[in-house]
Amino acid sequence: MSEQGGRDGGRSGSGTGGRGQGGQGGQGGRGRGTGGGPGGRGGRGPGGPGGSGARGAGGPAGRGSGGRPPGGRPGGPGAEQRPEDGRSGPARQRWTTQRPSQRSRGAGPARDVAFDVLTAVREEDAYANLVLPGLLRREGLDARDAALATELAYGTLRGRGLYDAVLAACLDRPLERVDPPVLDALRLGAHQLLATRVPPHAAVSQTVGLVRSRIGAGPAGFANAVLRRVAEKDAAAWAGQVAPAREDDAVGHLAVVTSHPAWVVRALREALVAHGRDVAEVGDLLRADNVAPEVALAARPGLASPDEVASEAAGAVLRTEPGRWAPTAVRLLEGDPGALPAVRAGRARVQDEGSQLVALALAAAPLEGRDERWLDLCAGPGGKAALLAAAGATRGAGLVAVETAAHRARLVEQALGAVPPGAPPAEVRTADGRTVGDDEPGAFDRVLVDAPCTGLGALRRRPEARWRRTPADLGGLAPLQRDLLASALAAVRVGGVVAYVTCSPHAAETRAVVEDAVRRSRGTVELLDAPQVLAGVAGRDVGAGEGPTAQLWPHVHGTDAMFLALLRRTA
Ligand SMILES: C[S@@+](CC[C@H](N)C(=O)[O-])C[C@H]1O[C@@H](n2cnc3c(N)ncnc32)[C@H](O)[C@@H]1O
Repeated sequence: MSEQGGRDGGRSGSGTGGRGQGGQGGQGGRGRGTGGGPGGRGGRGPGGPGGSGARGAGGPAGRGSGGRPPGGRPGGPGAEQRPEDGRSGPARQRWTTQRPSQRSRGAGPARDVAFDVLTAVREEDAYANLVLPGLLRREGLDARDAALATELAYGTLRGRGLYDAVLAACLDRPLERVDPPVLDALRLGAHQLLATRVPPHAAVSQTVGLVRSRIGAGPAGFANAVLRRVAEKDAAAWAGQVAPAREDDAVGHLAVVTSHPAWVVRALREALVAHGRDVAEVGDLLRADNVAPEVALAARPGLASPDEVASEAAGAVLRTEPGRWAPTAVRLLEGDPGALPAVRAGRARVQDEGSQLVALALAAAPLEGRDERWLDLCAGPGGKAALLAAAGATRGAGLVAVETAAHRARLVEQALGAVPPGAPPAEVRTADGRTVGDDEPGAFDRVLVDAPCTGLGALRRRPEARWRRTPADLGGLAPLQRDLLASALAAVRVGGVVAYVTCSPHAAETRAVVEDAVRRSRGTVELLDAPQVLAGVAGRDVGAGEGPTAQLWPHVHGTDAMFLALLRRTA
């Protein structure tokens, strides 16, 4: 699997090590359905007879009747009026065994696929970026519908915080009392209304059609009434109404307006401060999480040059730009990277430029003496290992890649499949990286620890991640991170270099771990100037901090918020 996982895909490396693989198997959940008969409760909302379940939705909800307040967009959902409380009840058919392509086209295939993604994320803890590509392939969506499905699914997941606040203001009951599939559909509708250029009448009618075909006629009436309320204002007006005032509650305000849990807002503020940046940047940082990342390709040294990748792309009528930071990078401005022969052959890979940069920094860190054995201690799914193996091969160094999760170790093997001619073979081990230092002390010249972390610096790739993580994760991974770094420092030879990398900028996972390791080394480990090494790789100052550690930022560099410390073993 590629590190970016596709057009808007995710770095899949953080934390639990591949929880989403299970979701992949489910492929969005069709056929898993509860089955059951028709019906459901069909009860009215507390609004009484004729009540819609939407707060204040007193007017006619009939086809095409909706209006907007002055200055608003015209309403006019094409859906029937039918009071309903939005709960589907246990016996309601939630799933059809038909593929979207076989179903009625009430909502269009893109909305159907987006709805399936939301369901898989909610019901199976799936990762959207792993579920979506399989669904798109299986349903055979054309490029336009695939792009729409991607935007709808990811945008809905990212924007959930704001959309839930808006929906809560439109409902006469708590969100928890809305049946989860209906709530998913309402979020999908809210996203279209508040964050896309889908015309409001189409956003409402298509979403209502989706609810009718996938959940039932009663909930469709409920969705119609609620979404017509949502359509009365634009996103800015809603945010002004439902978010706490910035002066009263700065964190709460940002949490709603930028759709992040409040603890993530706090954690990212702390991270900015810890890395010497202005806390006022936090709004830009949070907003950057809501923008789909650019697709960057890494041309693997000895296998492809960035120019070759760019000219292949031009041949496929895909627009590219040179990378901003990494000498291996090509930015793909449009199109499917899988269309490129170099990507299909493993000579180039989709990989965030920040990830490329930190891996190349390990390869470029100054080293005296032997430079033949490189180690990647946390290699799955293999993005950095692929770059390191190729870079090492051009200099006669071989890579050992260690990964504890078997399925991720297999991904590493695939990632390392293509090798430069005459290169020493890379070795993939399914093992616990914490034991390597004891088993092979001083055996390696360069070691990468791309540690499991909260992924708070890669939230734009994992649309659902911000809602899954908890504050406890920040400290919960600390013992593993410290053990892995200690193992790396034991596995590297005296004079060798360890790169400690995370895709989280939080000090608890970055500087605290590194400072602890240096302190515990009793003078046998020194920190190299990581920003200086990055500047050497990029050919210019990267602006990654004052050193000795380096921190990249989505809102500054357009990369994931990669942290890098370079530690040299001195004795
Ligand atoms: C941040 S990801 C690595 C991403 C990878 N370097 C890449 O660029 O594709 C962390 C990886 O560490 C793995 N991991 C977790 N605990 C480990 C351990 N004790 N030993 C080795 N790998 C471990 C996880 O399964 C996960 O694949």
